[in-house]
Amino acid sequence: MSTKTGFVAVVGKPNAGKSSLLNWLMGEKLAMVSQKANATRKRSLLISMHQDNQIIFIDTPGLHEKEKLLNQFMLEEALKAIGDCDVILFLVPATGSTKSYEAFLKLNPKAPHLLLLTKTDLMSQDEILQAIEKYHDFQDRFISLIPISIKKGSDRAYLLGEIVKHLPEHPYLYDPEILTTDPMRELYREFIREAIFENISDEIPYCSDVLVEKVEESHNLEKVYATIIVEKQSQKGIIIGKGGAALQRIGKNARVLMEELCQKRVFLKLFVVVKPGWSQNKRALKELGYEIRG
Ligand SMILES: Nc1nc2c(ncn2[C@@H]2O[C@H](COP(=O)(O)OP(=O)(O)OP(=O)(O)O)[C@@H](O)[C@H]2O)c(=O)[nH]1
Repeated sequence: MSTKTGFVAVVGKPNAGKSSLLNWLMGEKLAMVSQKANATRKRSLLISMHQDNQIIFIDTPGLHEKEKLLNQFMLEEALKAIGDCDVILFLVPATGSTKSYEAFLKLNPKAPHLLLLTKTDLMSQDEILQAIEKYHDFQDRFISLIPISIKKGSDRAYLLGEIVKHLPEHPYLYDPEILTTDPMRELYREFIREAIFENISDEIPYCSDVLVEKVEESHNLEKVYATIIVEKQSQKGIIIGKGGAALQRIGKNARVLMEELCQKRVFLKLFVVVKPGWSQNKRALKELGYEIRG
């Protein structure tokens, strides 16, 4: 049997479960998971081997309304991924309505898609059947509909097999040993951002970002220096917290995730700076690695 290799875009509204699905498929904590919507901002490639085939996943920011410039960037990234791939996984919580799926169909995706109804552990068997029924009218649009639960554990090999069926015959595009094209620095940044989402409530996480300034490696220790950027002085105060307590919690949570990934002790130094209006400002966005066109 010849090798298949191809790109798979993972698409869905914020909070649909994209990062959780990717973590589960990859068996490593590589994509950022947060209960707060819109946590995934940039595309990253995750490489999974299934038998002799190579599946290259493209994680995308959730599809949603244009609000700030940053959100516009996220929407463009998601749309780009839909255009560039061989197969699309469209995720929608089984508990919700068909609205986001209908919006997705209106984009006229060229690549074939699997429709994944997520979070089925929150429902009874009857409710799952009713959820599937809601998509009956669209059955000529998707190649298959698969109910899935990361919490309960679905059949990983089955899902990977379904994806591979629709990939082109092609030799590997990446070294089969690597899991992601993201450098460690990018993953560390995601972990810090995840820790901010976990520890700080309200809107602040959305108005903040992280720049990993420096990583110093030695054989048993990794030193990471990073800056958290916020819009206002008051937000800086909240991120730091009383006596530095909030920043300490953020640092500790991020450090645990980093240590798990690099299998070394991590020393993490976090700074907080105020850059008014950064999320509206193209140059500041570029410095953070978000490329805005137009
Ligand atoms: N009960 C249940 N919750 C899930 C499942 N999969 C994901 N979740 C939860 O749903 C929330 C959102 O999951 P994410 O994986 O961050 O969603 P996302 O689509 O990547 O979100 P964005 O990054 O905002 O685009 C988290 O709280 C997850 O723990 C599942 O199978 N069952």
